[in-house]
Amino acid sequence: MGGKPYTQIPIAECGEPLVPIPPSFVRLQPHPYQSLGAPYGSASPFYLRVRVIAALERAQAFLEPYGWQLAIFDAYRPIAVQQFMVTHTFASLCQEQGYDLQQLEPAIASQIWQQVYQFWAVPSSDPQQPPPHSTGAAVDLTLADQAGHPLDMGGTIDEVSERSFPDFYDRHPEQRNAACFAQRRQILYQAMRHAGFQRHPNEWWHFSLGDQLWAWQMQQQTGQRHIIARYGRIDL
Ligand SMILES: C[C@@H](N)C(=O)N[C@H](C)C(=O)O
Ligand SMILES: [Zn+2]
Repeated sequence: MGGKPYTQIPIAECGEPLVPIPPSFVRLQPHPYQSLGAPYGSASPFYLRVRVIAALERAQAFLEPYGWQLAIFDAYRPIAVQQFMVTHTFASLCQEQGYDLQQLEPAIASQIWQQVYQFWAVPSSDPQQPPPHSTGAAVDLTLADQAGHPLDMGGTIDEVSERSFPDFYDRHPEQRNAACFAQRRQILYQAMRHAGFQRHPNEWWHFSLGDQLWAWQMQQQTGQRHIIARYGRIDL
């Protein structure tokens, strides 16, 4: 299930440390994957690389005039957690769609895997193809008000649905509150782009800076083929 074009981008690991996200940032807790029993060991999902945190500070400052702030859903993810969540998502989709995991026809299984990998990266242990969150350079987040309450963005983080596509409400103005949700997603995007991040093409909440997906998107947007990833997989 590999083959996403960004996984071909070279990585020149810069060696920057993975450090805790400062407590000044709102964290959405309890952490959803820890609550499911994902195998973090001694690692924390609220860690990122140093310059990624510096960029998050810039995005946070951009939001001040709106009276909003960032709320962190998830950041660093060991490969074992990526594997756990991919397996969990597959099993959940089977259950939601009424299929028995033990008696799944190959064609149905392959259809459901496609849905999973539309939103989740492959938990590859190949150092040349790390899942984005295992580099400490990717973060899933949303907007919150001044009190730290998350805003309604017209869909929940990790939803395996059309609503997760960033431009869903621009394409569906007939949906209730479409203009509001489209605008909130746009402001979140602007704040993160202002700080240097790129957004995942299928997820309004996933941003990264300096990983392979970021470098691939930078190359696509600027035509500058020398842009490569500076963060590879980092294990704690
Ligand atoms: C699904 C979401 N939580 C996520 O992080 N997706 C990206 C693509 C990933 O798995 O790296
Ligand atoms: Zn993500």
